[in-house]
Amino acid sequence: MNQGSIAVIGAGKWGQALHFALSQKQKCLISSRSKREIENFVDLETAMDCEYLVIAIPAQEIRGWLKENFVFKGQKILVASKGIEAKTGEFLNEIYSNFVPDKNIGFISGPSFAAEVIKGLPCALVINSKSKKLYKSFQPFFPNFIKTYFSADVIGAEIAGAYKNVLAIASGICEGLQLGKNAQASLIARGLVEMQRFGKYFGAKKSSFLGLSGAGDLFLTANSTMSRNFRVGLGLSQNKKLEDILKELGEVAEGVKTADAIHNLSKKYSIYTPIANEVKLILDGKNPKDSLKDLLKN
Ligand SMILES: NC(=O)C1=CN([C@@H]2O[C@H](COP(=O)(O)OP(=O)(O)OC[C@H]3O[C@@H](n4cnc5c(N)ncnc54)[C@H](OP(=O)(O)O)[C@@H]3O)[C@@H](O)[C@H]2O)C=CC1
Ligand SMILES: O=C(CO)COP(=O)(O)O
Repeated sequence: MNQGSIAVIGAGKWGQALHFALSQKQKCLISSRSKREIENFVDLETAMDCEYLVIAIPAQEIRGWLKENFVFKGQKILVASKGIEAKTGEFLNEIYSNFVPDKNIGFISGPSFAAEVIKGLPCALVINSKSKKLYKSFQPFFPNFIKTYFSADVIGAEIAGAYKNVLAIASGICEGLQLGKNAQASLIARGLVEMQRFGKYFGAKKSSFLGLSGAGDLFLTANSTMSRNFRVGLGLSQNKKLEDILKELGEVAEGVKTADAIHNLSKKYSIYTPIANEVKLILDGKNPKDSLKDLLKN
């Protein structure tokens, strides 16, 4: 293993932004499924040999990618994805635990549009890990424009990061239907309560939902057309077909599959998640105006 070296795996929007950020203080390699003309782009084998890895591939692809490509050699890993596997309802930390010990892995959360990070604009992120030592070993790689915090609440950060994508879809629908700022603020506030309730069931800490990972990322994504998930919501409000919306987007909108995962988990464990459930129904074809009526019922 190449001691002290770092690589990003996945050269999508977020992978490229993280590569830019992590290249400010030292050389950072990058690798992806499709070859790109990016400085320090390497093949997967070379990247995998680095001591530090940041993995930025969509949540639904992670299990297959790990099975096919990953060899654990003691690397320290940061997961940059935000989502829940729809097929199984498993959280990303559960999937990774089959391949990497807890002390070697952390999860990035917090409000961070790739488009702003790649311009070097300031932001604050949380590195969530069972190991503070892991956080401390990654912290020096981050550039001066990114403030990092540590949290041991891995499940809280994961649920917050995944759930806010579903709520961003709901908020996009609200915006598209021109329901007004009162409605949007109510939706976002009740969404925050809902994701906290869901998280509590799985042992997440309340404080994670009130900080950067929860409220911070939710307020960002549920209020901006820069969010892919928000734009999915806008498209749904115009009665566009989901297939066409995703084609036009051309990038991942994790909230689509995560809505499925939350719907199934909340049904299985009897957790009250009305907003996520309506998003799932709208994605399946329900008229958003009927969802609104159902959400407003006393
Ligand atoms: N964009 C953002 O602002 C942020 C995104 N995130 C999260 O980061 C994750 C990635 O998002 P983002 O980079 O924006 O998404 P993009 O759609 O821009 O890129 C996804 C990348 O994943 C790679 N990929 C897709 N499927 C596979 C697969 N089966 N095996 C290997 N690689 C695959 C693709 O690589 P290739 O092109 O080489 O085929 C693609 O470039 C998501 O979970 C997202 O929620 C988190 C914070 C911010
Ligand atoms: O997670 C993000 C910002 O923190 C990006 O959100 P979108 O995937 O909705 O663009």
